Amino acid sequence: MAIKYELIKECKQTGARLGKIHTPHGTIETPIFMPVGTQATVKSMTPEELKEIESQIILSNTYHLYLRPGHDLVEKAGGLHKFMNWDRPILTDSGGFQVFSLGDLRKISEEGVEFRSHIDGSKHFISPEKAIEIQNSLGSDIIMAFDECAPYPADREYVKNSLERTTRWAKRCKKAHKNTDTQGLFGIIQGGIYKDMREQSAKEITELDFPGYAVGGLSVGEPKPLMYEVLEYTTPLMPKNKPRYLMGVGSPDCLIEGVIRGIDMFDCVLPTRIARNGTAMTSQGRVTIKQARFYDDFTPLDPECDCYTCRNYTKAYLRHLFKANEILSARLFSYHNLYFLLKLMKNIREAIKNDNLLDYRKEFFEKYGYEL
Ligand SMILES: O=c1nc[nH]c2cc3[nH]c(NCCN4CCCCC4)nc3cc12
Repeated sequence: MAIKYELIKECKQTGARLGKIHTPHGTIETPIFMPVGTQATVKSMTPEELKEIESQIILSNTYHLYLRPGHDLVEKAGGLHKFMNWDRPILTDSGGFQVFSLGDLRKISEEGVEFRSHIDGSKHFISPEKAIEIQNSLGSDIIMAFDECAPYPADREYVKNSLERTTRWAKRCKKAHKNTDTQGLFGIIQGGIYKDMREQSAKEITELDFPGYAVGGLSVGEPKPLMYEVLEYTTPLMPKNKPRYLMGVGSPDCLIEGVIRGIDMFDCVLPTRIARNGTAMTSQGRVTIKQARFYDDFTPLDPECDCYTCRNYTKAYLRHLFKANEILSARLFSYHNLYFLLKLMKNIREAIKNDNLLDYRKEFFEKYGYEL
């Protein structure tokens, strides 16, 4: 079997779990944050640097790699691991979300989605079968079913029709998936913010018996408390002995709150995206380096961080790099932000081990400046 989840421990105080996901490219300790490498690179980071910060798995995107350089080229290179020189696990998103949020959407039909490329406006069509064929060519360890992520807000009728199509597409993905022994296909649960719809989608998708499941349709603009509420009644509907993946999340508070509500896997572009804007996640909250107050501040970005950036550079120097639009700025902020989130997940795993995750949340929120 391509993907095997091992439940190690259930937290006594919350829905949090400690687990391991065994894949053909190595074992992942959960809960885990997955750095996003949309176009076969985690922007500005080398694979060696990703290993240095103990990144266990990275995410890449079917939609982007299909459009450029083309999945057939990646297959010719020997697959995505070889092409990008990353020999640890890779998860690829199926493209549904990217088509809806990036491409110039033409139309959704039962057959699939017709869209225009965000790169050159050329016309394309992706069906569930095509999304699986592309991911089979890429050779990622975990591939995602082709789904429709309903927008927020969306009315009940829209959400119901959309989740039922997602179920029909999930069946087609399962049928089309070739490499079941080397690539694990995860199903995606939709249903918007409606409890009965989430129940219906969870039932229909888990009945298809995938090796893992994602909660889709969240982190699409809904208020965080509403996302937490949806998780509260959705994760208990997902099998205990399979990984649970919350797509597109997220910020430090959402990671902690998601783990407490039973989520094992997360991905988000946030750490590398805000890095390119000179913003850092630190133990004292966010630091936006372009502020004048850092002009002659010769202290590290984060006094409590022992990453390469924080051990070797000062805020004053990082502010200079950012203002001078130096490439090194994006690199040093990306390195720190990814290190910060991966360290947060390591601390969360430790807190689950010691049954004090709620104390850890309280302490982290107070220092970071979040309200509980
Ligand atoms: O329902 C989904 N199905 C497949 N892939 C997804 C990816 C997603 N990514 C997000 N949210 C990403 C939010 N992110 C926050 C930082 C700035 C860029 C956008 N929701 C998602 C839902 C889905």
